[in-house]
This record gives sequence, structure tokens and C-alpha cells, in this order.
Amino acid sequence: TQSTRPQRLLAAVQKNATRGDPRSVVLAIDQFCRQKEWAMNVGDEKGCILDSVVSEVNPGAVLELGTYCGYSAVRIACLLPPHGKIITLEFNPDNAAIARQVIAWAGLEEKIQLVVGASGDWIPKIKEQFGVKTFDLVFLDHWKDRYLPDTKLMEECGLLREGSILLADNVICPGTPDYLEYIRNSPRYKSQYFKSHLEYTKVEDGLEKSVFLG
Ligand SMILES: O=C(NC/C=C/[C@H]1O[C@@H](n2ccc(=O)cc2)[C@H](O)[C@@H]1O)c1cc([N+](=O)[O-])cc(O)c1O
Ligand SMILES: [Mg+2]
Repeated sequence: TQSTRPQRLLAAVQKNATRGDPRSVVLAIDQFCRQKEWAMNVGDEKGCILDSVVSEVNPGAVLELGTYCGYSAVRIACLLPPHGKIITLEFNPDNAAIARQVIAWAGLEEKIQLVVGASGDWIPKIKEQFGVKTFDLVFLDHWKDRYLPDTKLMEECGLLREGSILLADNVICPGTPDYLEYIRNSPRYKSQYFKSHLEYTKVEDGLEKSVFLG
């Protein structure tokens, strides 16, 4: 039977990356996506911007919306301080199964909590289920029409504190116009656009970094 792209991406990790070496996992996925098959990971160019934001925030608690195959969860987790943790939400159980194996190959199971389900269902339950007070950093990379409703939901559920950082992928391509309009015009956020390119291509894309002002 025909394999899926996430399955082929995992096979490339298991073939080319060193167990327990997260950076080799990141490199193996980027090489697979450049040389074999494009896949919707944040990628190496935008990934460097992600790395610099994670290093600057030095977050104890990270929420990622949209695990996919685990590329950005691994990339974020290997920059976290000793007790730092990331909760990553994945809707598609097949993607989650691949991501778990990518995360395991990187040896980051202790730092990454993968939760299967819809962001809209899980965001209201995170505080009670995972004992999280607020998130220092949220990385949005799931369905583009969910960025805005989920941001409003995070506000309502008290998951953001003064200084919490939202980092959103794909604000140009595929684009998240309603989210950008809201976040750039809201007095409750201070936003900054980091111009880059769509992963593994020359097409323009970028990350929007927004500080919640409380
Ligand atoms: O569409 C894109 N991303 C959607 C991601 C969706 C992922 O988020 C999960 N999810 C998790 C929780 C949910 O509540 C809902 C979905 C889905 O199950 C999927 O694994 C995209 C597309 C392009 N592109 O060039 O076309 C480039 C990108 O960088 C992208 O991120
Ligand atoms: Mg993306």
C-alpha cells in the first residue's frame, strides 16, 4: 500500500538522523524537504527566526498549535531552559503518530507533551488538565482560519499574561488576513513582522511576533 508523506518524512529521519540528537533530526527533515518532497514544516529559514525568538523569550511554558510531524516542536524544545516544556496540539491522529516517533527519535519526549484533538476544544481545558497558569510563548502554525478565534479563546481562558509572546507562521502565505488585521490593530498587542520566505521556496512569507500587553 502507498505510504504517506509524513511516513516518508519519518523514514528519512530514522535513516539520516542520530537518535537523541535533535539538531540532526531538524537537519534530516530540512534535507528531505529540499531534496525529496516539500512539506509544511516552518523550515530552516523561518526556523532561524523561531530559534531567535525562543532564545530571547527563554520560555518555561510554550504552546504550539499544529504539530504536524513535530519539526517545530523539536526545534523549540531543544532551546528550552532545563524545566521548560512545550504542549503541542495536533488534530490528525495519523500526523500525531508520526510526530510522536520524530519526537522520540530526537529524545525529547520529556520536554514535549503532544495532545491529540482540536485547539478549540483543548484550549479551555489546558489550565486544569496540564496545570499551566499562562504561556510565555505560543507558536501558531495550524489551520490559518483558526489563528484568530483561538487567539481570542486564549485571551478569554486567561492563558496569556502581560508579556506573553504570540509567534504566527504563514501570515503572508497561505496568509492569515483576519488574524493580522486583529492583532495589528488591537491596543492589547504590540506586533512586529519578520519578513522571510515560504519554507524551502523563494515565495515571500513571514512570521508575526506579537506581545500581549495585558
Ligand atoms: O496549511 C498549512 N498549515 C496547516 C497546518 C495544519 C496542521 O495543524 C493540525 N491542527 C492541529 C490542531 C487543530 O485544532 C487543527 C489543526 C492539522 O492536523 C495539521 O497537522 C500550511 C500551508 C503552507 N502552504 O504553503 O500551503 C505552508 C505552511 O507553513 C503551513 O503551515
Ligand atoms: Mg506553517
